[in-house]
Amino acid sequence: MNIARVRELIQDAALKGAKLVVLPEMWNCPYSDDFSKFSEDFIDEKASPSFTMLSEVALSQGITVVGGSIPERCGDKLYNTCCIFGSDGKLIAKHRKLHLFDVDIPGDLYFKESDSYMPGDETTIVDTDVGRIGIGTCHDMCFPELAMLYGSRGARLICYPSAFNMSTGEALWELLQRARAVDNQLFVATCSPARNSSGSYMFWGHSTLVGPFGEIIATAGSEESIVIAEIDYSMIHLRRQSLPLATQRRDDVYQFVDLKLNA
Ligand SMILES: NC(=O)CCC(=O)C(=O)O
Repeated sequence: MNIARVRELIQDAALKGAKLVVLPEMWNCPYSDDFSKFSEDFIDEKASPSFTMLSEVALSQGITVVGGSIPERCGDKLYNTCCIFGSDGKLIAKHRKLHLFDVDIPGDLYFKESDSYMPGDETTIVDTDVGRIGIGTCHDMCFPELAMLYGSRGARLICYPSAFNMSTGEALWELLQRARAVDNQLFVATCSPARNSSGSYMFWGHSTLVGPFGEIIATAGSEESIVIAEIDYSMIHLRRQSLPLATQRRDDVYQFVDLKLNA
C-alpha cells in the first residue's frame, strides 16, 4: 500500500520538475519495534518490493532518488538503510544509519532503536546528476562531525531522511538542520513522515530545505505534502566568499579529548 502510494508521489514530484527526490525514514513500515516484518534483503529482488520500486521509478522518471530508509535484512542482522538511486535506476550507494536513536525522556518518550537494528559503520557521500551529496539518517543529524566530514569532502548538499517525533521535534528539528547548514555553508534537505494520529511514536513532520546561510528555503507543515524547491549551488560560493569560515578555522588550537558528557 505505502509502496504504491510512494511511487505515485515520486512520479508526481518528477512531473512537477523535481530532479532529486528525498523520502522519509522508515517510509515502508510503522516506526515501532516490529521492523523485521517489513525488512527486505536487497540481494533478492523479488523479496525487495520497496527497493525495486525505487529503482524502477528513478529510471522511469530519470531522476536521482534518496530513498528514505527501510529495514534492510542482512543475514540475521537488521539495518536502518537508505538506498540512493541514480537516474539510470542503478543503486549508487546505501547508507546504514550510523547513530541509532535510543532515547529515554521520563514520562514522555522511550524508544530504543538499538533493540532492533545494528548501526552502520561507513559514511556515505555520492556523486549524482544533481551534485555531490552526503547522506545521514535522522539521528545522524545530531552529530556535527558527520556533516563536517561531508562538507570537507565537497558535498554541497546533505540529505537526512528522518522521522523526528513530538518530543524532540519542536526543540531540535529546525535548529539542527540550520546548524548543520550554517556550520558547513551548504544545503541541508530533510524529509519526514507526515503527522500520524495513531501509534505510540507520533511524527513531527515539517520536511525542510535549508540554505548555506541557515535560511529556510521551503518547508512543509505536519500533513502529507510534496515540497518542491530549487537549489542554487552558486549561493554556496557567495556565502563562503562573504564569510570565509574555511580559512578562518583554527585547527591548530582545537584539540579533542574523549569527552563522555554523561559520565
Ligand atoms: N528516528 C530518529 O532517529 C529520531 C531522532 C530524533 O528524534 C532526535 O531527537 O535525534
